[in-house]
Amino acid sequence: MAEEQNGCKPSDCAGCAHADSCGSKPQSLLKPANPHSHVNKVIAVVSGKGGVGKSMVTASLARIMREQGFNVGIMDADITGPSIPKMYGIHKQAMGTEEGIIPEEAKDGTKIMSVNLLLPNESDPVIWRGPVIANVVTQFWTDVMWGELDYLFVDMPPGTGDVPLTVFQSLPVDGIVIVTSPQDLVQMIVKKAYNMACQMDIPVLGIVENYSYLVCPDCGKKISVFGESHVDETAKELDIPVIGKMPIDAGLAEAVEEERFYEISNDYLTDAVNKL
Ligand SMILES: Nc1ncnc2c1ncn2[C@@H]1O[C@H](COP(=O)(O)OP(=O)(O)OP(=O)(O)O)[C@@H](O)[C@H]1O
Repeated sequence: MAEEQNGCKPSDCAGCAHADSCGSKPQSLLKPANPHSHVNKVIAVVSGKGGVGKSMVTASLARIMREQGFNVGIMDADITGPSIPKMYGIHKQAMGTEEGIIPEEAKDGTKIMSVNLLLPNESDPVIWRGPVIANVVTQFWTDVMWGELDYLFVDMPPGTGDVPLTVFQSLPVDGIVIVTSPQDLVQMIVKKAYNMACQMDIPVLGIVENYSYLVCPDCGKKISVFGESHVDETAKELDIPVIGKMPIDAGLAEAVEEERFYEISNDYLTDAVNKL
């Protein structure tokens, strides 16, 4: 029984000279940031399932923060499917010093770190096992010199596997944003992401629904391309706020394709940003 480990109860820790090293006390797995990093808030953007627009939402939140004058960074923790550098037109390799790795800076001043900035060739696949991938993400925290940041957004890989677990245990995550889309299956998977965050004691700041609707360019009518949304019901059930709904917007997709995301203004998530 945990409370009887080593012959003492956790409540006995207070005032005990061995409290820091004693095995009966739950040990923190948090890793120290690089000494050249001073990050005020770490926000992880998660989705239960791939392709719902998690990177789009991560970069949009970062862009709005940037427009509001905050210093922001994006850690691309989606190691096997990194998309952040390309969105911002960054194709260089990151440089380093003895003190750490220097993140690349996008044209709008957003600091970015991604595995693509470390590979000799950005189209090289990352064929690494889970623990190795999770280690790289930890190094994005311990070895990257982020400098002074108001917000660091972490673009997580989809699902609830090794990397999200490592990020939640190793980084001081202040809260998560869950990205979803209107399909029923995705709503079910939202609950998995929510439950994981709860089990890790990380506050869920809210849900963003992507692909919520499409505005007809001719008549302005909103079309629910993926059927009626259930996000409000899911959010109510989980007692978390829906902080944004994003339509399918060809302008956003175009900015991604043309690698100039640093230019976009995404008004759909302005209210969401104010809740972070
Ligand atoms: N609201 C939107 N309007 C138009 N295009 C969008 C929108 N959201 C995402 N996209 C486009 O859909 C594609 C997938 O988006 P994105 O890469 O953000 O998904 P993801 O959930 O991060 O994917 P993965 O799980 O594979 O990492 C991208 O090409 C992106 O530009």
